[in-house]
Amino acid sequence: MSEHEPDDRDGEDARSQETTPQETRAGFVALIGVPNAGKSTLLNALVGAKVSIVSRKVQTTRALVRGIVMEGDAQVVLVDTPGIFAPKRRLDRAMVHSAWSGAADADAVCLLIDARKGADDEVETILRRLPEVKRPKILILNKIDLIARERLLELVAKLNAMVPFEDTFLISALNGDGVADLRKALAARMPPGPWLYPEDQISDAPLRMLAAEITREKIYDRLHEELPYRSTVETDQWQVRPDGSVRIEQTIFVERESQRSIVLGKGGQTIKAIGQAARIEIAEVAEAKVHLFLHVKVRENWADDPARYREMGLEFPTG
Ligand SMILES: Nc1nc2c(ncn2[C@@H]2O[C@H](COP(=O)(O)OP(=O)(O)OP(=O)(O)O)[C@@H](O)[C@H]2O)c(=O)[nH]1
Repeated sequence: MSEHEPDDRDGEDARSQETTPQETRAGFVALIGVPNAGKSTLLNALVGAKVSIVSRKVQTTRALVRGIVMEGDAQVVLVDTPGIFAPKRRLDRAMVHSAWSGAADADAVCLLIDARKGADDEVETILRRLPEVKRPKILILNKIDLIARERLLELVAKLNAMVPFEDTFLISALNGDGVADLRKALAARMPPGPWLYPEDQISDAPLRMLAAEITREKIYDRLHEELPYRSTVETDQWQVRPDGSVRIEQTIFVERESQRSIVLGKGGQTIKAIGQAARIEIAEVAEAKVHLFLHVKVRENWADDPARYREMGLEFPTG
């Protein structure tokens, strides 16, 4: 275990101008935490802008991209694995398994804990299952501004005795203490590879992905028996018009022509219903009038095509 004390250095804009694709690194970090641990606050502090715009209540995805951090040559995609703890509703319970497998695919798994609360029952539920995830695990104790140092160190020792964390960070997401160090450490853990998102798309990436997720959810609502996990949705275009409305183009990828017919439905009825339901919900999160255009394309083995992961944001590469 190594410990990282917060320091006063702020995260200077380390974006390199000379970055070439060969030098870049990119990967996923799963952020786990019970409600109120400070996940949203930390996401915003790490990303440096307000990007965790919405917290979706419906949990139909394995992992939801919540923010993208640029640090030097590295791109860190922060994902949330909803429903990972204390599932209450039936739907939540069904999601727990896949939420854990989402964490299992990440390059690092961060457990965020409210240091003031320590290891309460909810946290213990997570700690018990965490060893199942065979990925590097990082402990982040948040809200250190609210707790005496002695108690903090006791807690660090206790938690590390329960789970072998590779790293422990002590932070205050609210005032920024320790956040720059955490950001650098996460960036350093990313494997070499091209960025998953083009730099100029980062600002609206969460919205684009959320919109894709919404459409995917509407497909799932209607067609889950016919198309179990056999489709993905990408947002190809997100264009804000002068009147403030947004023109969105999305492509639904399926694997076979027969699936395309199912998604379209008789006389295009199914896709129309999917589009209407998705448009209403996307307009709510985008806080704008939305014009939604859906295309259905057959692409065999889309699940093996790395380019698809970029816009998916919904599921990790399954290798
Ligand atoms: N004092 C202090 N308060 C914090 C810190 N981080 C977060 N908070 C507060 O804790 C509360 C919960 O923070 P959120 O970021 O909304 O927590 P969350 O984990 O995203 O919660 P959910 O959205 O329910 O999952 C808010 O009132 C934050 O202002 C911190 O470092 N110090």
